[in-house]
Amino acid sequence: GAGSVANTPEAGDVEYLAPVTIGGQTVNMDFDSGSSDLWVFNTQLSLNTLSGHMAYNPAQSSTFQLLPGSTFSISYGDGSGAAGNVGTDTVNIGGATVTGQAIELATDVSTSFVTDTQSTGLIGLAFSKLNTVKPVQQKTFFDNALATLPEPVFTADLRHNAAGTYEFGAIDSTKFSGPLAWTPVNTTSGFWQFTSQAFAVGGGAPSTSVPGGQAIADTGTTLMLADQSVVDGYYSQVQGAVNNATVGGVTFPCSATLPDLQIDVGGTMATVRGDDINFAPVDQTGTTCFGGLQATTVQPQIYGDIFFKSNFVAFNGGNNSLGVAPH
Ligand SMILES: CC1CCN(C(=N)N)CC1
Ligand SMILES: CC1CCN(C(=N)N)CC1
Repeated sequence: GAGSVANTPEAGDVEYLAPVTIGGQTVNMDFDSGSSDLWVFNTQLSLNTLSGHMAYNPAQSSTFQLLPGSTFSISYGDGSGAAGNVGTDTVNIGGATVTGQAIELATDVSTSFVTDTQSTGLIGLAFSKLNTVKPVQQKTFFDNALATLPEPVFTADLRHNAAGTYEFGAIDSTKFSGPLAWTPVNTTSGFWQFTSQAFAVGGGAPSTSVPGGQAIADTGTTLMLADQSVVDGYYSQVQGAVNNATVGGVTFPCSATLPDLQIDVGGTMATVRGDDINFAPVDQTGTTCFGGLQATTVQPQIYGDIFFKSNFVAFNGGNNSLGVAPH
């Protein structure tokens, strides 16, 4: 059946965690539509590494089975990563259940995961072709669930500093306004990738020639990383916006009024609210603020949580499409 869980932003909306029950043990995990491994903090890790974390204990699960000889190793865009061995267990997310799900048991995790004590690991929701388990690649939870879900979908409802929802198997139309705008997904990269080749600022004239013109929908990235042409076009309309090499991106006075950004999603313009683009102060006095829209020099563009805070997104694994609507 369908499954629905509340998600909760960490401080500053840095990442969004939701409960996952593995072999009867419920832990909070980071749902990441930009990767395809389900890995957890577990009792193999040292007590120092585990300090402050929840952990999965396979020995306490009557349904755990080791996958002998299987290993995983994953590194993320920010240089963080994890590696370890692999087993299977039953995974239940708000009622949506998969038996025999690959559970990747970290024996090594990078520092940023150790210090992020609220997160017990990641649940990857991109395409299984990106899964890192060897010698036999494993499937994501969503891939395994597809055949038994009422509808072959999961949805992301992320909010600024407030609880939202991840749902599997149904689209709750009370969570967004107007019709969902659907766009085909190109699965070649293994990401939820779509065409995005235009933008407009504050309702102004659209620019329709964004280089590369591709983007991915990525719940596991905090910000919205767009082509330099989008970033320059947007912040040219923000008084006092500067590229601040010291902090590593565009900043502006926290008092600035930020225009909305309209951005192309497969031919439909989606809106990212200006106040969602004011991400966080960089100083104690709250004078200078860091932009939620920043530049990426690589393709595809990465539309992360900043985009999701203004847009409800449905991921359709039945026909490989994305549905987007304001919320
Ligand atoms: C393309 C990159 C986007 C950020 N990542 C992620 N959410 N796991 C890594 C891949
Ligand atoms: C995909 C992302 C998840 C969160 N990350 C982290 N805690 N270091 C970065 C990678």
